[in-house]
Amino acid sequence: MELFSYLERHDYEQVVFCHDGAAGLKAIIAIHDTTLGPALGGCRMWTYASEEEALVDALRLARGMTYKAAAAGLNLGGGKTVIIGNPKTDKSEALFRALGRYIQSLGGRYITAEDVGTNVHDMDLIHLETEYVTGVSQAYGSSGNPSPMTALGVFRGLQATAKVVYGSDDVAGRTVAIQGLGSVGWALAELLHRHGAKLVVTDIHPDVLRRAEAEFGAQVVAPAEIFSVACDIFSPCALGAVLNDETIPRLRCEAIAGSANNQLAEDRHGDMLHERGILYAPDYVINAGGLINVADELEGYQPERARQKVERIYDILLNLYDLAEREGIPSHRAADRMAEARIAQMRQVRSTFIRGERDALSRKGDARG
Ligand SMILES: NC(=O)C1=CN([C@@H]2O[C@H](COP(=O)(O)OP(=O)(O)OC[C@H]3O[C@@H](n4cnc5c(N)ncnc54)[C@H](O)[C@@H]3O)[C@@H](O)[C@H]2O)C=CC1
Ligand SMILES: O=C(O)CCC(=O)C(=O)O
Repeated sequence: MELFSYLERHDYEQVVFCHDGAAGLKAIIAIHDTTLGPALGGCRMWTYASEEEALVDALRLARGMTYKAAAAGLNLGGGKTVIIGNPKTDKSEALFRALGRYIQSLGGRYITAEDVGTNVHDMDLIHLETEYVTGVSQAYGSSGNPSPMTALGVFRGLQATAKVVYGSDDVAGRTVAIQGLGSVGWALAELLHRHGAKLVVTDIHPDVLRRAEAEFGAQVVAPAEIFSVACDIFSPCALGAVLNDETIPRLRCEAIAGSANNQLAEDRHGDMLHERGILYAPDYVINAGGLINVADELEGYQPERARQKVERIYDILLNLYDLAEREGIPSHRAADRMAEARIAQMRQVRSTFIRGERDALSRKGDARG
């Protein structure tokens, strides 16, 4: 991979390779853009097939966070960490504390949180070395696990999507097919069930499927079948790149609204969905609930205020669909346009000089004295 060409193509600011032999740490912190504020994004731990795969994941996820924060109206930039390792066998106190020291060394340019493969306990270990971590234990006045808020945001976004497709945001009687009943997928299934939706579900773990059958009366299908299930709304809540050349022709839904990051394998797959008349809720807009929740910690966490901000995903998506309609463009392109416009405007606003600590004229006096 030509690293600098890649960084140039999408205008990345910084990539930090973190190595600590004694702690067994191999991690990459990618900072995409800090125009709006410090880069905030989770820390993923995964058994990557190669170092290049880990680097590309960090870079793609970091860029997604820039767009997620911008579209959600947050004053944050985009960044992400990936740790190369098996989250089941390779975790240790030393590993997370070593990472915490690297994060501290960035002086607040990057703030971390949970992601796939990490949890609140891991964040607590990072917290021993740095303040620049969110989603630590609630005992520290933190917001804890972000997944329920992510699920709430996806639920509200799904309702907004239903409103555009069916003229009503009532999900009662609608069939929603959920891929992945993990932290977010399960909480989303609970909300949908409570509001009267019919569920079709899949996962690679049979026990969670049995529970969904028992608790929600959900219809269970095999993982490979979820794409061709006849449903109103398909909700990808597992992996990235699930909307691709192979799966899109098989879809039998009218809309897509799920939590997974980087759902489109490539941008052109959003165009394919548009051509097929399937309304796509852009992933980084609908799944911003977790980010909005952890970001509230930066102002002193207030759960009710955070919840109200997460609820706004409903209106943000309605505005986005309206923009797409007016401009005659697919929703994923409207989302990019909305996020990029905000970053460009704020870059302009911030270019006005305001005296900072280091520009103080009084320093002249200090030098004389
Ligand atoms: N947890 C959060 O607050 C946020 C999560 N996301 C994204 O949402 C997605 C889900 O996140 P979590 O629920 O936290 O992760 P998780 O790891 O708790 O759940 C993922 C679920 O998907 C299942 N799964 C994996 N491969 C599958 C396959 N091929 N077919 C069917 N099911 C499969 C897993 O068994 C697991 O139950 C991820 O893409 C994550 O990046 C995005 C924003 C915030
Ligand atoms: O939800 C989190 O833990 C932080 C935000 C994030 O990394 C994400 O939205 O992917």
